[in-house]
Amino acid sequence: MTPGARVAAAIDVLDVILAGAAAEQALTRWARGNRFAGSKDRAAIRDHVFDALRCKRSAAALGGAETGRAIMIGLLRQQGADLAALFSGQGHAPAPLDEAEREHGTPPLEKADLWNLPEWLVPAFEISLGPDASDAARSLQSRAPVSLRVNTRRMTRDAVITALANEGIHADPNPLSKTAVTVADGARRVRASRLFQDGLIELQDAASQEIVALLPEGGRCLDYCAGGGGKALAMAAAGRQVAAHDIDPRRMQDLPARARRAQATIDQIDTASLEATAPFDVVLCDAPCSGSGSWRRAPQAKWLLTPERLEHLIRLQDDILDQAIGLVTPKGWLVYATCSLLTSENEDRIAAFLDRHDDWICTFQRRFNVTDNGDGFFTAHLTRA
Ligand SMILES: C[S@@+](CC[C@H](N)C(=O)[O-])C[C@H]1O[C@@H](n2cnc3c(N)ncnc32)[C@H](O)[C@@H]1O
Repeated sequence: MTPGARVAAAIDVLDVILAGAAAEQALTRWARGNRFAGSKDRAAIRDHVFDALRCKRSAAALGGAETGRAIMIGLLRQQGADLAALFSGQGHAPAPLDEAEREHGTPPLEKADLWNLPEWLVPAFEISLGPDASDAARSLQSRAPVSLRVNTRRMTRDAVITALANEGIHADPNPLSKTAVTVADGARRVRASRLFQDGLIELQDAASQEIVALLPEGGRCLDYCAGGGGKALAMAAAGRQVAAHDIDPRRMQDLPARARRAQATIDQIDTASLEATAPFDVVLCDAPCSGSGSWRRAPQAKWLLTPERLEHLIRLQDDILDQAIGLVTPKGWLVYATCSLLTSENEDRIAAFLDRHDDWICTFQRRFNVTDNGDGFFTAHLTRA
């Protein structure tokens, strides 16, 4: 496909997303309907679509409307691309810009446009991040680093970096976590690599890895909200005895295969059996959240979050912490984590927990901002006084 044809495809996919489809589904559907497109084409279209979603407001301002075409015009204008060459009307390229489109477009001036956030989230970012709010919002407009977790039980980080280089993947140590490397080149080759197939590396954000590295010492650990099991696998690789639970067990369906690949043992526990298997020395609650710390990876989510949805998540976070208390040994640890940047999902939840449970104390809290090394995260360690 020509660069222009890829832009035309991205416009079509964006229109489907603007009409209410999930980004991943819209991209998959486009690929199924256009089997002539190769993997490089699909990757380029995906990059256009995700770049556009990260910068939807500023791109719409620069493109003069909130349509797939206007957003792509605005995005490419923002990126300094040659619009006349891409919108040539030749072959499958989009039609040339009309006069209004050539003249249209105002530079983003409002904070919500500059920060590429829904208006109601601007004050929430300001309250949560103070002077760092602008940097955080702007960081969410660029692509996230591709980070890998080295299975350090089986291979050192240096050895993995050398072995990756032999497979054409250039990676560097990530300063955020001793188990993390960041891929500088060759990210698309990771899943097919021998190291990945043999369970010596996993795709995992570096801050997510560090949350596991920071966990208090303890014999039996429960990943209470395990999801796909990224943190459970990291705990097992750190030599911990790990059980994984999720209220929706389907979320853990890939975990047995991932654990086998990593040569790790993880017990999967369903909700009905939890009480019988408790107590645990460490219970990690990696709670459902806005995901605001990882909106670089899932940019559509920032436009779908509403104040009502955030309120619902906050109630869920409180409930999960209250449910998990009963699973912790008397001298054990309850660890809270989110990939959120918002105080209302982080420090405020810990303060509310301590208000409800005056026999508990918080011994440690850490916030990870969105940086070139990792996603935004928060964690807190709770124990009985
Ligand atoms: C942020 S995700 C977990 C991500 C995962 N820990 C990882 O590192 O890949 C939150 C998970 O919590 C689960 N969940 C929601 N409500 C829950 C509840 N009441 N008890 C346990 N798990 C719950 C969701 O199904 C979801 O998979």
